[in-house]
Amino acid sequence: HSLRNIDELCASIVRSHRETSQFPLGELQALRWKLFSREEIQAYQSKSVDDMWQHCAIRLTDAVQYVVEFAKHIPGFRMLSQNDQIALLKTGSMEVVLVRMCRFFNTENNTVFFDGKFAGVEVFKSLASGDLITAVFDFAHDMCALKLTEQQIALFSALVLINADRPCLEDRGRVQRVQRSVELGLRHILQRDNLEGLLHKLYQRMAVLRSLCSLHMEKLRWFSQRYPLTAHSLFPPLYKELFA
Ligand SMILES: CCS(=O)(=O)c1ccc(CC(=O)Nc2nc(-c3ccccc3)c(C(=O)c3ccccc3CC(C)C)s2)cc1
Repeated sequence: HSLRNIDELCASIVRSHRETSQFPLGELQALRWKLFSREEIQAYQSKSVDDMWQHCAIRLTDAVQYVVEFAKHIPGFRMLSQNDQIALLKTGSMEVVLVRMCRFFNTENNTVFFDGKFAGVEVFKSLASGDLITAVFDFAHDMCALKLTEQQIALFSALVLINADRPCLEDRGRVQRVQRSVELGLRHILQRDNLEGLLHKLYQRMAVLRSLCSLHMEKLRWFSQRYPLTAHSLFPPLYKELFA
């Protein structure tokens, strides 16, 4: 890997991240004090469990669709087999949405950008998944504390996705080669920014991401048992494909 290749790799991953974030950072910052009114919060809280889950599943699927686009532009991802691409997205796409949350989380009032405004945990009460939501908010808070730049979010997101330890990969060796190039890219920009210490913290966060996603899957299983009709016929196909 000559330096030129690494620079080109980083540039293409950062460009892809920028092109596949539904909102530019500036736009989200400008909206950070746009909060839901008491009436709007009441309306969310009076939704039925299955209505709110369906509502969130649609929002999450939107966010995941952009992550799929992001993955397709990571150099080397498209050279992997279709099955390996799907396997990496099945386990990694939700994790990348969670990493990206540090872009749309306001640590000053503990709110997340959702449905066009910033929402506190109370908005999600009718999901009946308080432990998942609390864990998601805590993680977002923790990620914000790292004060990642867009470049660091881009490279870390690519590393979260291209993970050769994921289950059911056909050609682990090939995924490993792409993963190593992304690791080199992340190391390169952290060394350039004199932030080697951050690398260790990011690897620690990857373990938290895995536990958050298994909590999401556990909640989804609980929900699908209680509301099989909603889960099977009203959730977006991509959500079912990736998470069910
Ligand atoms: C990501 C690109 S962006 O341009 O920055 C962007 C683009 C668009 C948005 C708007 C947006 O989709 N916000 C969502 N917020 C939440 C959410 C909801 C509960 C708490 C915390 C965040 C969504 C979810 O459904 C979600 C996300 C992660 C974990 C869990 C869930 C709940 C589900 C699984 C029941 S979608 C935000 C930011």
